[in-house]
Amino acid sequence: MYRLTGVTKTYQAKNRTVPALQDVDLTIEDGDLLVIQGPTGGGKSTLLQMLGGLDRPTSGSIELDGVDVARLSEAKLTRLRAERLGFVFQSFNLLPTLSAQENVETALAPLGVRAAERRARATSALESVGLGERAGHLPSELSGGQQQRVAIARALVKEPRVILADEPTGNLDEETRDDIMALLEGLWKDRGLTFVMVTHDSSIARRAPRLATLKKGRISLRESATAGG
Ligand SMILES: Nc1ncnc2c1ncn2[C@@H]1O[C@H](COP(=O)(O)OP(=O)(O)OP(=O)(O)O)[C@@H](O)[C@H]1O
Repeated sequence: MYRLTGVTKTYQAKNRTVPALQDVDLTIEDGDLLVIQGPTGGGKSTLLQMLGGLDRPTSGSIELDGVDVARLSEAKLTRLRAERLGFVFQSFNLLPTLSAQENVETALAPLGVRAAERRARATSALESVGLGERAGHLPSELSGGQQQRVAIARALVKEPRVILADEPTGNLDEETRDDIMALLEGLWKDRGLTFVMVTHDSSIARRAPRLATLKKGRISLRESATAGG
């Protein structure tokens, strides 16, 4: 589980100090689905970067299972990200010269997984997102929704406990958006993942068990006893 205490992040821009997060307290239990919403510039991406150990807070602590991520060395952070955190981005971030299969396998390379096992696990991850037949295709030969499925398979293949998604449907048309949301929600339910997602998609926000709103770096939380089913 995550426990954030007094997390503040300020950026230094020219002569100005930009407060991106202000005194954020937040607990995310294992298996939670937390949706983060809010106006542009509210601090959503910054919060996700803190949870992913992609950047460090200016003050405050970010504990993941009792370890303060903000105080880990760069090497330990890299290992933590590689082993335990799956990332999904709006822009898919696939390598254009690699096939879907190879893109998924890249997630296992830093973990020292042997080639045969890498292949088998990537194949199975692609099957789990409905892309088993497209494993040999390059990203340019796939639709936006299919490319996002590859990116989701790449996040899943290392069997992380946590998935962090930053507007995963932001670049997709409406119909594809619904398909990808349904896929992500299904994976969350089936695998017991901890799932934190920034999204403007109001239908998922309505269904989300927990909704955080970030405005000017300040967080407010809505918990729902009835949502999620
Ligand atoms: N690297 C940076 N340097 C300076 N300021 C930054 C940097 N990154 C973010 N900011 C500022 O921090 C604030 C929060 O940005 P953040 O990207 O977290 O917001 P957001 O809610 O994700 O916005 P959006 O919905 O537009 O993606 C904004 O005022 C932004 O301009």
